[in-house]
Amino acid sequence: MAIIKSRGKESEGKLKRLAILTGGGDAPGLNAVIRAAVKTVYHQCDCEILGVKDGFDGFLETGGVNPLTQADVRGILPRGGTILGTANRGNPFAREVIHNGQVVIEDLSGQIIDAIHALNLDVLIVVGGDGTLRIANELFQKGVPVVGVPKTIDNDIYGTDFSFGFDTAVNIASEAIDRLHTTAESHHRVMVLELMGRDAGFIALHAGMAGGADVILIPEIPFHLDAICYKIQERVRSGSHFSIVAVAEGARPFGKEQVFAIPGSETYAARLGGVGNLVGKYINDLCGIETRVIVLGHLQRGGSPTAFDRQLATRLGSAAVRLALNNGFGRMVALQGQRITDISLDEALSVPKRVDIHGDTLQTARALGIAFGDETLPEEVYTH
Ligand SMILES: Nc1ncnc2c1ncn2[C@@H]1O[C@H](COP(=O)(O)OP(=O)(O)O)[C@@H](O)[C@H]1O
Ligand SMILES: O=P(O)(O)OC[C@H]1O[C@](O)(COP(=O)(O)O)[C@@H](O)[C@@H]1O
Ligand SMILES: [Mg+2]
Repeated sequence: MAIIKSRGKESEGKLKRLAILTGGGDAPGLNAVIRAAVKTVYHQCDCEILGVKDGFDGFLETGGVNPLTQADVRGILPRGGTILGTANRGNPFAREVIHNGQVVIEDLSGQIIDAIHALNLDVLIVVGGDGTLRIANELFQKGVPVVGVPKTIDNDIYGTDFSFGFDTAVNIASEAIDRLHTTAESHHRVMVLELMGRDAGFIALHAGMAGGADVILIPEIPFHLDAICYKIQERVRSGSHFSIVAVAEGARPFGKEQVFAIPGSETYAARLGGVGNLVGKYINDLCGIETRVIVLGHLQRGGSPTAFDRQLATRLGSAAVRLALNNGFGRMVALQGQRITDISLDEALSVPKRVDIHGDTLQTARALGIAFGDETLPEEVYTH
């Protein structure tokens, strides 16, 4: 379905009441989406838009859904985070609640749907990552008119070339690599930088290349510790007594599991973390080169979005309203090439987006000599 071009207030008399929520981890650009949606509503249709607090939770609490005016969105374009609040714990279809002192799992989706009806919402715009959009799609299957906007610093949503937040995260991470070069070179050390991304290696790959990392480890390519050590020692032999390793939190040694900081439960997804330490310890102890490990963490999601993310978020937020005015329910706005288009949520969620290990970006990195830990080594160096 193509998004209609705006031709004035053509939707008058159709949609009356829209609502918007932000879900999942915060990403730079969320406020730009909210601002663009609110401005588009006020300029393109004779209707109102409400803001839902803290993801879907706003529907479950008194005062959790409130009108959004143009004054509410003034000045928020460069601000990180989301003025609406967000949540990435607690799927409303399987929520931990306490009953008589006991933790039980309940499906609260009925309460959310009732709240949506009570509010007379004609459409709910859901700005979120794969998890939040999956919840949105389940609500759509139950009759809620939903429009999705892809959000994630991880860039792991299929059907859109980029999600906003990714560019900002890559910029922050590549600047971190620039700064780590200082200590690496001065102290002749290896600096290992652990980056976010869940099961996708986009942040590590793009920031690693932009920052000139020597080794990049991503979930899509299980690594051998020997291969990392070989690359670092090869650099030493050629006169470079320092190395930078960019490792995605979801990367894992060949034949082994990912490393988790906190295990998952029935209702909470496990939290990745620790692979940087695993790699760093090996390089320090067994490769024999002094190593430090840095976990960049939530710095990657914090602060002001880049101009690219502001622009992308603005286009997506506005397009979501125009898609709603065109009754494009159950669909997600997306960037494909230079165009904003839309695809069904079913299609967007049908397959996770991952780094194409045969693609041009990977080929370029390999052509530059960047190691991914899967390189074939001379027979005599295999130890682990
Ligand atoms: N595969 C899934 N199916 C249903 N719900 C999910 C799924 N993955 C995550 N969720 C829920 O969606 C919410 C947000 O997911 P998360 O991945 O943290 O954020 P995002 O929306 O940014 O992807 C969480 O409450 C989580 O319980
Ligand atoms: O903020 P939390 O709960 O620690 O979550 C961390 C996760 O959120 C992210 O920053 C973003 O993931 P989502 O897009 O799924 O929200 C991941 O890169 C990271 O693994
Ligand atoms: Mg997710």
